[in-house]
Amino acid sequence: MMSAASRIFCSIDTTEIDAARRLAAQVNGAVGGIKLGLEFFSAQGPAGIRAVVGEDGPPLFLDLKLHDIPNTVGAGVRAALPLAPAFMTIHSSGGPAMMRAAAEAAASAGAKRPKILAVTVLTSLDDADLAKVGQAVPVADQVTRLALLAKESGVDGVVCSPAEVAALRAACGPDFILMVPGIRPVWAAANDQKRFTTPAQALAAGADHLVIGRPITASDDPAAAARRIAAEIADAEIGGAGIGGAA
Ligand SMILES: O=C(O)c1cc(=O)[nH]c(=O)n1[C@@H]1O[C@H](COP(=O)(O)O)[C@@H](O)[C@H]1O
Repeated sequence: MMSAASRIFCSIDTTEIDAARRLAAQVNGAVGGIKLGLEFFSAQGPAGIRAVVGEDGPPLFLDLKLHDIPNTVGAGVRAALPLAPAFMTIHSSGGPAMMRAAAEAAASAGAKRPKILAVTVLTSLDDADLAKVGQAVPVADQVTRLALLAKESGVDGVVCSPAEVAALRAACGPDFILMVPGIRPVWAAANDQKRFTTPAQALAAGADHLVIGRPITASDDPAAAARRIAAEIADAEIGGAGIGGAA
């Protein structure tokens, strides 16, 4: 069974190398890995990622949310392979051929390949937002539809909100990775997240990994915040919340 801390990917959203390195060092050991995404990559590129993760750094979740024609997305994944990410994101709404191209590009790295995760419906969106972009279905139905399509298209898992975790675990089986942002301990502000739960609730529903940013990074003491979250998860496990999930 994975430790509570190892379930957490700390999302480091900043443009600054020094701030990113400082945060990565502060949370080292208190989380299972770090996520660097659009904000940091746009400012600092691959060299910045290397500067933060280093040779023996924590597992990297490279969150670029690729979405383009299949050839371009496959090439984008291949170009990122030298960074040796453990996870990478694409958008499931790019369709089956695009997802397959990403999975095939990742597979070309062999045993050290990144796991490809398809983003379903962003956790900042609700039913009203979906309706505005012409998707007049409840968020939960759209997430299940996209997750099943992602599974059929050969990717390793999805990014979804905690609200959909239980349904996706049932629909997609025990080995399909559920990476879950939209996580808020009871003591943290919601910010722009609309579909969120506590860390323990997300894990009890069947999440594999939790993506947690501002509750840790905006804290005066990020290491203490990460440890507090891990302790709350461990307490819930001891309390019999039935925390499970895939590997
Ligand atoms: O792909 C993601 O990681 C992601 C998908 C999603 O639906 N919602 C979401 O919040 N995220 C990311 O998860 C992180 C959440 O950060 P906090 O809201 O600060 O905890 C951010 O880096 C988002 O980019």
